[in-house]
Amino acid sequence: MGTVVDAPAVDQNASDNILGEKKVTVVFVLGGPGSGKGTQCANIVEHFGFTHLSAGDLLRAEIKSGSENGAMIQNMIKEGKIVPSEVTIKLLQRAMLESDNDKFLIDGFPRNEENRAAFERVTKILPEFVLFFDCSEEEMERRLLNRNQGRDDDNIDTIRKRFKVFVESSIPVVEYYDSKGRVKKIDAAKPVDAVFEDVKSIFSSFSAVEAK
Ligand SMILES: Nc1ncnc2c1ncn2[C@@H]1O[C@H](COP(=O)(O)OP(=O)(O)OP(=O)(O)O)[C@@H](O)[C@H]1O
Ligand SMILES: Nc1ccn([C@@H]2O[C@H](COP(=O)(O)O)[C@@H](O)[C@H]2O)c(=O)n1
Ligand SMILES: [Mg+2]
Repeated sequence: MGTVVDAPAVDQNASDNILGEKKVTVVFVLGGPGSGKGTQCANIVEHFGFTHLSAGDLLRAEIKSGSENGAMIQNMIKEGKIVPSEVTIKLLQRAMLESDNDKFLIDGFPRNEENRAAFERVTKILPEFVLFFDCSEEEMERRLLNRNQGRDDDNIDTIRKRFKVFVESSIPVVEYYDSKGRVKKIDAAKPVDAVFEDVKSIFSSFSAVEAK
């Protein structure tokens, strides 16, 4: 069950834990741009009753809401850069608090060391595990250029920037969790259904949602 952080670097008595007493199970879903995180999260929601929180989707919603941070976020996304942690963590915390669920897939977060350390410090939550979608850049590029969802960052210039940020900033986060034995790696180059078969076996300890 939702693992309140026990690492010494985290002050568990700090009063800034906005989640308060709410105990949650968190799975971080990481992988390169276009590796299929959102696609598989939708399957996990349907089969295992998690709530899907995509950091990118929350940031895009923040732009649309007319927030004072909107222009800054829009510019960062266009450049493939990572938005300051305090902005993204506030959005994630708000979404977790507003939800009745206690099981969350946090997709596309933490994207860098700053994201990771700030989330632990503020929420005191450690992920149950990290689901890591492993896919070649060639395949990810093909998928992004065919996605057709009107995203500002699905153009070849921004895609290349996002790949660079992924390699330089996000892979080290995966390596950090791997060194703690918390990474479950999936071959994400397979077709969607085959990827989900592998995902299902990782989630087998969670109860399946009953068919309606
Ligand atoms: N296993 C797969 N095989 C082929 N196409 C896939 C696969 N998984 C997802 N796709 C397609 O690739 C595109 C990107 O998938 P998705 O949006 O799930 O990726 P993502 O990891 O969430 O990307 P981003 O980080 O940019 O949000 C979508 O058009 C999706 O339909
Ligand atoms: N933790 C994060 C997550 C995302 N971003 C920004 O959003 C862009 C799109 O993210 P997707 O997961 O939907 O691909 C990403 O390239 C970043 O600009 C972020 O800053 N921090
Ligand atoms: Mg996505």
